[in-house]
Amino acid sequence: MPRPGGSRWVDPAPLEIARPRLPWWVLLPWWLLWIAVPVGLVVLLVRLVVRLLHRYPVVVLVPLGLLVVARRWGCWPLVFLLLVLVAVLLIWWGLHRSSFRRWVWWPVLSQWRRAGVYALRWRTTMRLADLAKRDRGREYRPTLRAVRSEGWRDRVRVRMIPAQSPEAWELRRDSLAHSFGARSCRVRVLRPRVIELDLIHRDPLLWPLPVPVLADDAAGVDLKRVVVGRTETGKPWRLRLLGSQLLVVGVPGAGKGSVLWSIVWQLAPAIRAGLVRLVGIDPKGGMELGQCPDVFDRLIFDNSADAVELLEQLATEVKERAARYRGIRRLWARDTGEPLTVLVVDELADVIAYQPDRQLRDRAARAVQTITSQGRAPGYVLVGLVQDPRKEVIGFRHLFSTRVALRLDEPQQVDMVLGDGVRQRGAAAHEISENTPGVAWVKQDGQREPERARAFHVTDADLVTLRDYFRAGEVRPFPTSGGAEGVAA
Ligand SMILES: Nc1ncnc2c1ncn2[C@@H]1O[C@H](COP(=O)(O)OP(=O)(O)OP(=O)(O)O)[C@@H](O)[C@H]1O
Repeated sequence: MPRPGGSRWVDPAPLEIARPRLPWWVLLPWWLLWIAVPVGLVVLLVRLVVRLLHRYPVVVLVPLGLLVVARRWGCWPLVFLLLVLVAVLLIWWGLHRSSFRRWVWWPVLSQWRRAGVYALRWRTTMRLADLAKRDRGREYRPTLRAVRSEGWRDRVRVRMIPAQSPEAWELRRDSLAHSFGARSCRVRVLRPRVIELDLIHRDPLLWPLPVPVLADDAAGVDLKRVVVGRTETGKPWRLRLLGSQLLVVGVPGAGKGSVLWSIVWQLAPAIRAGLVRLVGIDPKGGMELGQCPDVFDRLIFDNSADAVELLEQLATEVKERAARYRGIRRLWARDTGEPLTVLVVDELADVIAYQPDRQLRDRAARAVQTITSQGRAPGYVLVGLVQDPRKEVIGFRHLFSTRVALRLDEPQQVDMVLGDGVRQRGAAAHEISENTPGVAWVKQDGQREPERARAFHVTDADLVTLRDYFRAGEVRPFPTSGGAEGVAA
């Protein structure tokens, strides 16, 4: 209606209330509703049963089975069956605990934790942690998928909501751990939109690992998979030596020595057989490598000109061997008739960064760079141990294809050692406890996920055994014919 004094329009029905919105199914004919409602109910029921069976098979099927037995055959057969079941489980537990845990205990625990912890607290936690979102009256909530408990950790698979990134979860790792009653939480990306939360309840690497029995036969030494300890999942911790360069970083007392001596321990038969040559530089006056000098072909106990000359000599050998292999082979193998050379430098920074003589420092850095960048194919491996991972100390960390981060002081140091983004995937080397020396986060090139592991504890008594092992058997020259058979290279 036009206003008396102007041309503007007013709302024709200012007091009109919002029309009620009827659900769409109200408009359906009644006979269709009579058919659709029972069908819908049956579908819902079937879905519920399938879901229950899928998520809680043991919890649903075992009581159901027992109920059927009780109803069909009465009480005594049920008691008998229960006794047999308990006896079988006890015998299984006694005879083979690992398979019992895997096939009985973990599935039961998984279903228990799913129902009692995750399903129960999921909705509230997602809302309060701001991981669920509301848009136009609809709530988008991350979906709780499979839950697998392995005793020390629960693996909780999650489907994220649209427009959510794994970083949003990484930022809330602590709050998720507290909400679900775990000690810590790690986030792993499985595929687009699907992540897995590792909710850790206890540390499986709490106890030191004794070294295995010293092998006698070089045939068992696999240079691509040297076992130096155990990972937190219970598998052997294997380090690739052939075709790799290894950087081990950790604060004083973090257990760098145990990683080093675990490698030497496992290589011992191959060193004694002449298939591997060990060369060492220990600028700390031999405090570390001097504990078992017999394993080394050459050993220098300072960062003087001698150490630099040794590095330069090895760099020259690398170039010379690479020139000989050119066009013939791409990677060292035992049939070359030359040993794989493993150069161990304890406190690498003393040689290439803290050396006061600038000329020596530059020469050492150049030689080390040549060995790390070109030594892979001709069979030269550098095992560098470092306390301080700052950039000015090791400007060429990227040349090390395997990086081991033992206990570190700061989160930034973890990024420096393992590379960007690895800490966000859970590799919290700065959170490793002082009480667990030898525990490390390991990142190998080509392997997306970092691994947490603990090296063998090589005690002083073990080093005496190692010395005796070498004194008893003279180190032989490289076997050019059949003697090296079986050593995996
Ligand atoms: N894998 C291990 N398991 C149990 N204890 C270990 C392990 N590794 C080292 N230790 C213990 O931790 C202590 C420090 O170890 P180690 O000397 O190897 O550390 P480090 O990092 O080499 O120190 P530094 O830089 O001062 O030489 C030692 O008492 C050792 O017995």
